Amino acid sequence: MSKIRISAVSYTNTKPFAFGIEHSELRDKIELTYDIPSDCAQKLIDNKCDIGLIPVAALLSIPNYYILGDYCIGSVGAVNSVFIFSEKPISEVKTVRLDPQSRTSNNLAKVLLKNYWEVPVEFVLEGEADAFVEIGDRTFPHIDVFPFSYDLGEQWFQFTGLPFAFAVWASNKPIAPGFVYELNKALKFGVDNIDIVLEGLPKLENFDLGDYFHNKLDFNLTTEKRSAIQKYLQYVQEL
Ligand SMILES: C=C(O[C@@H]1C=C(C(=O)O)C=C[C@H]1O)C(=O)O
Repeated sequence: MSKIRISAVSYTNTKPFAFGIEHSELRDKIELTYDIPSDCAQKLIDNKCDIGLIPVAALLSIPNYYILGDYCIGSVGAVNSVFIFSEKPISEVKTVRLDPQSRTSNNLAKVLLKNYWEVPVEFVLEGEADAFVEIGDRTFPHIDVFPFSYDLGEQWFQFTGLPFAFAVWASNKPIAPGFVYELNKALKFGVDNIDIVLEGLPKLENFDLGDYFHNKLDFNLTTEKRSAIQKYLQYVQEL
């Protein structure tokens, strides 16, 4: 039987899932790669993998997508690794540089600027800008460095009163229920053992990984987060 190809996010936020999968019997049944989120999305869109931990914004580019299992990369309020960093208060920003590694947060920034802050800005992909979107581990050294920083999980919560899911496990084709069950069990094992995962990670100087995993990231794909995804995708389609 050919192996199921899985693309997972290469950031620290995915370590509990990686731990769960690597300690499960799935290991021999899958071909697992770790990619930046924009590549996870593109691989699933191009059918270069069967399952991806993909940015929710990419669901709009997959004609028949299936969201798998009960876990996601999400937050209830501040997530502490998805920001707009800025030299000016958001009301004075004229240009915003997007993060090439992101799909969800770039669009979330656009949704919030249009509908919450109501600030018309120009988005650029490279070069100078008043502010920029940044996601993942690269944000860790930048927190508290810029005069203004906006945590997009927190801003979405203030805007909608809802939690958020940045990335979900999804497939571009039906996957056997037995496999999905095993995958979900592996993810649960990882999430249930976050303290062991933490012990295996290097200590960071100016970033509290314990706080990040216990108080910021929220891995449960709850009904509220599923509603948030639908609401967010609606806003993205109206951009
Ligand atoms: C919370 C995060 O969520 C991420 C944000 C994503 C995006 O903006 O497209 C995609 C995957 C997640 O890794 C993060 O990267 O810090």
